[in-house]
Amino acid sequence: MMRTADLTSALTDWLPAQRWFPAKGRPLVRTELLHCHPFAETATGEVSGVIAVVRGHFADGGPAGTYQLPLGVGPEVPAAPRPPVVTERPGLAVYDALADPDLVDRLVRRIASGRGGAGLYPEGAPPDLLLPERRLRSRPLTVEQSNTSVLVEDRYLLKVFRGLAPGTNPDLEVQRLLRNAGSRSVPRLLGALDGRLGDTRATFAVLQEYVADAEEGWQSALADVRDLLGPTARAGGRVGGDFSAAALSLGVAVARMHRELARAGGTARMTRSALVRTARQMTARFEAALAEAPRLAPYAEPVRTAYARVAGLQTRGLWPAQRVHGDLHLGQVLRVGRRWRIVDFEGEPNMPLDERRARWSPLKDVAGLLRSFDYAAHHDLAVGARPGDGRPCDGRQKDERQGSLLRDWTAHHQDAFCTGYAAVAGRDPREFGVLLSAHLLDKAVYETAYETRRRPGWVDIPLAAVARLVANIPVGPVVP
Ligand SMILES: Nc1ncnc2c1ncn2[C@@H]1O[C@H](COP(=O)(O)OP(=O)(O)O)[C@@H](O)[C@H]1O
Ligand SMILES: O=P(O)(O)O[C@H]1O[C@H](CO)[C@@H](O[C@H]2O[C@H](CO)[C@@H](O)[C@H](O)[C@H]2O)[C@H](O)[C@H]1O
Repeated sequence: MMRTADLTSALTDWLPAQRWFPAKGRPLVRTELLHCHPFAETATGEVSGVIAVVRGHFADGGPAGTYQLPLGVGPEVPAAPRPPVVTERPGLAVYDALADPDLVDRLVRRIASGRGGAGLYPEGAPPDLLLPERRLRSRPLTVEQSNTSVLVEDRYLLKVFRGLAPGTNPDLEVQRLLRNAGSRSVPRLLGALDGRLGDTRATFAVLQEYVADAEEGWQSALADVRDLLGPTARAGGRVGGDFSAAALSLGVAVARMHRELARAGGTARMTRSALVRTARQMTARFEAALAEAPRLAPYAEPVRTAYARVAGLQTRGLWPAQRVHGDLHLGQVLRVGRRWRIVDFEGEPNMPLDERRARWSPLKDVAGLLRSFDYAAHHDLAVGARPGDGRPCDGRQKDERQGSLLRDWTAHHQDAFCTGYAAVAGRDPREFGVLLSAHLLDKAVYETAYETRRRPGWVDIPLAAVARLVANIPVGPVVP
């Protein structure tokens, strides 16, 4: 047996070192164990797997975080593959259950069968999901993530939400809406797991189809940019390579997804008060970002003006608000051949949950992707990575010709995306200048704060975009 105090003290050391831990840079001083939901037992009835729900308290006295930790408990750590270990002493080990295929097998079968347990409430899988009788093969994905996803049998993905909040996670809510709409734009949702959190329930995990052999939009875009700048690029440069057609079909896929979400989740007219609320939210987000990223200060006045213009817009002809993806970028879109699939509907990690669950203009997602083309174009130069020719490249020596090629590449792919989007939506996002440019600024401001916190070496990418965007704000009446 392990004393709770020993476990929580081990977790206080272990948690901040985990890649998914969201509160990087905030010293964790104490961990409190809220629940232990057992999900696996040995043949002799001893608990071998639990989902621990812990609350982390920070030195800065700021808000505590609630985290989910599926843990294996046994006399020793499994040898191969050896999972990350929380604590180990003779006769007792506690380790990460998601890296132990035996325990992942138990968890997935619990979800698929729909059989709950103390504190666990699974939504079962459809009858056509037939799991083999032998132990399931699994391994955690190693991509940079805020949650932990485990690949099972090379066919299924178990996504375990690390940060917990009461209620249904927006990722699951939106996936359910799209499943109900018969969408082909998302991987098939196969099941979900709720668990007890205090007096209520929270989404702990989702099980979905794994999109095998997919190319992530972000990687394809980077490859295309490297091709543009590399030694094989045509004299004079070219901006319309293979990725142009992909950008257009991505616009089609996003517009279809929006249409499905509007049908399944309903729409709300964009009223004057909705515009005023949007402008207020954007302004509040800017003020919070400014506190984190003081380099935004020179742009404060034009940014505030751009948002005030949103409040002054005519409502006639505006797109209705609806459920959206909320944090759409090229890392969230997967391509197999000509078909795109969209993942991760959790929304922006630091946006309050009620705002993430609210209806927004679909232009919020459009802006997310338009920003992402700009990110891909400027990534290598800004972070000093190597361009296609393999020579080291110094971000400070960005020459004018490259700068103009990259701006053309961005504009070309943004246009292709909007053309594809308009073909399905019947309206072109580029016609909604004031609202679109406010959403673009809102995203670039969010990204500046995000990068300041998480990847300071990248911050010049969104900051340069803020400077360009404020220089080109469309005119319109300003509501103070
Ligand atoms: N169903 C899926 N099939 C294949 N790859 C996926 C799937 N879902 C996610 N991924 C890959 O894993 C990455 C992280 O997934 P995501 O849901 O965005 O996790 P997180 O919320 O932790 O950021 C994605 O960018 C994508 O490359
Ligand atoms: O994928 P998440 O839901 O965790 O989103 C967060 O992290 C993203 C980075 O991984 C961040 O996206 C920014 O960088 C991307 C390249 O890594 C780029 O494609 C995006 O356009 C850019 O916004 C995202 O903003 C953040 O919420």
